[in-house]
Amino acid sequence: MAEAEPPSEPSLLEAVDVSHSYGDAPILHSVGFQVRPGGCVALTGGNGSGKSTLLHLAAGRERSTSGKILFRGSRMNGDRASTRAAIASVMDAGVFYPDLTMREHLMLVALAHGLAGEADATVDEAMAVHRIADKADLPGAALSSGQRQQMLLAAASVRPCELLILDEPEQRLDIGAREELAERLAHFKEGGKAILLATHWSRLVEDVADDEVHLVDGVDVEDGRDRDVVR
Ligand SMILES: Nc1ncnc2c1ncn2[C@@H]1O[C@H](COP(=O)(O)OP(=O)(O)OP(=O)(O)O)[C@@H](O)[C@H]1O
Repeated sequence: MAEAEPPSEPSLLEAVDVSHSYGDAPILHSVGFQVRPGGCVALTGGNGSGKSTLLHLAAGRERSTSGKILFRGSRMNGDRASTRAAIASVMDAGVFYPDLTMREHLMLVALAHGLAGEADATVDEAMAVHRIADKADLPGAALSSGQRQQMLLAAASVRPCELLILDEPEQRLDIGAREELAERLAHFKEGGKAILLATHWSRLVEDVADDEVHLVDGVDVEDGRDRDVVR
């Protein structure tokens, strides 16, 4: 008899048969995936295929029209403090305080998430790692779009989390910064943390993701049957 497979790690985040519509417009059709601790799922697909919609549902910002999102085995509730504490996200490029300097912005995030004595050192290290330390005292509004993206990625890194949700984290970054991002995300997983991301950059799928959900008009065509239907 074949040796029994060791039980796989339970999912941290799971989408089960998720469909979603905006008004009468169907966007997602019976999509499912599982993100395990230490794992990464990448959502890929063309513009308008439904990736950001699925990320918003997965983060508990909206409720799917049908199907369910489970977080630690329970129905996702993005308003619950323990859920918000466990999930860091970079999904909205315009979400920062334009009047705070970058250092103040990162300190605010770090302190709000319980870092006290270590906040200064953590923020300094995050700015160095993201190559924006020389802009520490500029307001967010005075940063280039790529520097602002680095600030948002740095903000997600200065707070504890179990799951990182990223919508096209490579956007507006130059090629060197993109490669460093791929390395950081691969390293992040090694600590047992999980990642759900949407991307248009194949390198993130190849080097970081363990599983890919490729959407075409809201259908996961990584499933061979669906791929044939779409073709
Ligand atoms: N709030 C909304 N109300 C109505 N329709 C929406 C809303 N948000 C997204 N959509 C529609 O849902 C579809 C999927 O959009 P979504 O942003 O999820 O795509 P995407 O795969 O992330 O695209 P991109 O690669 O361009 O970022 C699009 O047709 C879009 O117009």
